[in-house]
Amino acid sequence: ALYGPDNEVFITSEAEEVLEDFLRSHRQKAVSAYELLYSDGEGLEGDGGEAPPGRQAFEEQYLLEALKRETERVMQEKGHASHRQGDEKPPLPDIQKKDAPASMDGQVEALLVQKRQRQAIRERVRAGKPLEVGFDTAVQGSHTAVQSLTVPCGEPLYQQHAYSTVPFCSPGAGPSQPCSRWVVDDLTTQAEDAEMMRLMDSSLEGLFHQGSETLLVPDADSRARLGPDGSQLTAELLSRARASVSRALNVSSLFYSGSLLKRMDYPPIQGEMQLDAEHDSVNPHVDKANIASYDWSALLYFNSVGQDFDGGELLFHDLDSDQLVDPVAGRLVFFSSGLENLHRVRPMTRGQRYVLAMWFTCSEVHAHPSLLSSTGQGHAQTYGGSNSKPLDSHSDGNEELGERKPEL
Ligand SMILES: O=C(O)CCC(=O)C(=O)O
Ligand SMILES: [Fe+2]
Repeated sequence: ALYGPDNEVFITSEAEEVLEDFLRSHRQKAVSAYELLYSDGEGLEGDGGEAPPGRQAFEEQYLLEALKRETERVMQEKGHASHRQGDEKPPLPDIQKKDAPASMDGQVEALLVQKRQRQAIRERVRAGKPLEVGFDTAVQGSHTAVQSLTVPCGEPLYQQHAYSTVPFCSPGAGPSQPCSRWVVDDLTTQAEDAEMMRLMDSSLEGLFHQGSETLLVPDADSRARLGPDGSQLTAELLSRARASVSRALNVSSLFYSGSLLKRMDYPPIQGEMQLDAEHDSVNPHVDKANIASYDWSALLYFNSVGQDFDGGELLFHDLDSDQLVDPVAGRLVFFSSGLENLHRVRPMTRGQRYVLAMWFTCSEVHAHPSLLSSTGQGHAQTYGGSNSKPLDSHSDGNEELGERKPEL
């Protein structure tokens, strides 16, 4: 036991044991965290140019942080106010996103994911790679068959903390569900495309722009903007897209995880509603690196490259080549959300580009509660309602302040 200045028992031997156990197990965790993050000899930027922090300093900081958290937890449990100083710098950069776990293990995992994404960008995004045109160009009304391409899965991004795979549905979960890219043409009619573009123009009116992008999350909070007919059409298209993805993948339970109505303008709209004229809306990224529960990403286009706008193609960055997919009115493009599908939008050079972006998850507990659908596996109606708070970064600020940029 430890004794205080007046020989009183300061820490009982029992408490001492608890403390020692805590330190022992967290020292172990600090060692694994360091291994996980830095065993490749690169800092978190993953560019080989930045050295990892010193092992001992990292481990000490990790342990200190763990102790502080535990103390905080116990104090709060006993009803004491927070002791934590607001300006303390945590040893791990804070990641606050939908599905980002608060635990230290979870944050380590999230940091590793960001590092993997940066490394993939460095490996695969470079000038002079051969460009392949993926998928045949459809002629609207031709009812082209579903086209698909299996791609080797990237290394799994989340091992345990943020999100784990769901058999048969998650990309790469068993041989039954390969990682892949798909194109389904003619999902919409020309009348629906025209109506969606009209609807987007009116409902995006008065929202902020970020570079060429103007965004609206079609969830319960945006019903007023979209109006009853607009909400209904959007819900119908969300549901049709989800049905199409489910059918193609042969998966019966696929849940909405997020969605965005997005218009891109070239040149970007200027004026007081422009938040960031320099905003880069075409940066390469991995959807799942940003939101862990995204398993499948889908894009439904309402107008066509080469006719209504130039540039703005969807581009997948593979190791030795890039694959180009043309946005075509009525075309649904979907793909597994992991590292195998690093992608971007090519810079636009003319016109306006309209798309409904959607993300699906295989996990019911990660389902988005408030997308417009009333047919979503029973959960949308149950959770919906004006006080159900959107869960993810895609869902903030539809109203007066306009849309915030999603972290994609
Ligand atoms: O607009 C597109 O075609 C792709 C957008 C995208 O990649 C995203 O929002 O994650
Ligand atoms: Fe994306």
